[in-house]
Amino acid sequence: MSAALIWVVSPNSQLSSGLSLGSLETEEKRGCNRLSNIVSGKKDVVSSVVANPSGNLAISSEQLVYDVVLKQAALVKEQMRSRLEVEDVEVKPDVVLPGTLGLLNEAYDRCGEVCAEYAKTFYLGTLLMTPERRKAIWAIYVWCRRTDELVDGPNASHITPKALDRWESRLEDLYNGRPFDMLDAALSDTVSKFPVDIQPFKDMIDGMRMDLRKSRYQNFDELYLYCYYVAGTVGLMSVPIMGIAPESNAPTESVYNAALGLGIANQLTNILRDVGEDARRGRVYLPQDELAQAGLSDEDIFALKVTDKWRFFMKKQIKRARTFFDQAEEGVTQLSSASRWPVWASLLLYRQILDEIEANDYNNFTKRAYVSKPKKIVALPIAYAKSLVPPSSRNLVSN
Ligand SMILES: CC(C)=CCC/C(C)=C/CC/C(C)=C/CC/C(C)=C/[C@@H]1[C@@H](COP(=O)(O)OP(=O)(O)O)[C@]1(C)CC/C=C(\C)CC/C=C(\C)CCC=C(C)C
Ligand SMILES: [Mn+2]
Repeated sequence: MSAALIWVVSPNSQLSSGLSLGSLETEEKRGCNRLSNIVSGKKDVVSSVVANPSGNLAISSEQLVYDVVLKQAALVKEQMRSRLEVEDVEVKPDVVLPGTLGLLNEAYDRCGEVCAEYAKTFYLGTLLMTPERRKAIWAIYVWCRRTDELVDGPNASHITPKALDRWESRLEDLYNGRPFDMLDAALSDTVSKFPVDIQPFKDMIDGMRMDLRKSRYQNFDELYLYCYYVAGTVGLMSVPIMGIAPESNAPTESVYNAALGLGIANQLTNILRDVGEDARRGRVYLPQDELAQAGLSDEDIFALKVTDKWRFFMKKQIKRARTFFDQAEEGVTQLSSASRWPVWASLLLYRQILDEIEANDYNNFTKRAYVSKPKKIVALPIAYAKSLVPPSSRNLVSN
């Protein structure tokens, strides 16, 4: 990872605006796991109750996460309705303090620059979106990138759970209209304009907490939860910005579910692409029980050798990642027309990484699968053509 975002974690480092970030270590507050809060309120789940190894009944991660999907969909419907009612009565102009609009524009421009630097193709796609949506997506992108940098960036070895607690307090502050720096100010403005709930943001921080304390996943259920935290959340944050097409008949929750699917698919793909890189950091994200069923262990992964057992195992993992891309596909069509292209582009390009792993004969130990520039160039008009397809009248499956 480049050092360009060192300021994210470096205490007292200066931003280009001249604002100090301050120390991430200063405030003590233990984060609680919001998903486990949901479990305590859950009474009617039958099909997703699974027995854990000690024989206790537990609710599957998929069910827990689906509850978040339902909550997000209900919230956005509710907020849209109340906004419409308010707009019927009066149209309030934004209250802008003298001089702040310029600063805010500068903050959004900086978000755009970060986005262009780290995710060029995606940045180009956002240029097709309406200016308000584009700026909002940049602000979310930057917050996600900074959050990931905390645990994966150059200062990651200094990051403690306390630092993540401090980052979470900053998130709460910006949601309450008290941003800490200019990039937070952009997100603060975004969440005041779009019905974006704080939960997916908090859950992403929980994912980073999980990454700090855990380096093995016993089964797919555990991995699914991790993937939701660090990537499914991005889908849930993005839908209220991308907007659902006015002509879509799909239930809101089905669109959220598709967005969640795209996040999960992307993260599973990330994991499959980075097996060798992660192993060198002592991390194995692949489900331990599935490795064992295939006659494989951590030692086989650390040996970095492609064997027939490995190929067989990888085929199954790739197949599963593709099912999540399939789940996402129908949802993209339901998004507002100008938002469809960047999402299609990201879906097609990310999914191709799986093809590249196959083309590398499953050597994801020492060869990094990537989509070549010519292949990217071919994918973009295909994504554009797909984005022209309007929502069909056929309803999406919710779960
Ligand atoms: C209905 C429907 C399908 C709607 C679309 C919803 C949508 C836009 C979903 C986007 C899904 C998406 C792009 C998820 C990101 C997944 C991802 C790559 C997560 C990465 C996590 C950590 O992984 P790891 O550390 O293992 O990997 P690296 O080695 O660090 O790569 C992340 C890095 C978390 C941080 C995520 C971001 C920086 C991406 C944020 C992206 C957006 C806010 C924009 C999303 C919009 C589009 C159009 C793609
Ligand atoms: Mn990362």
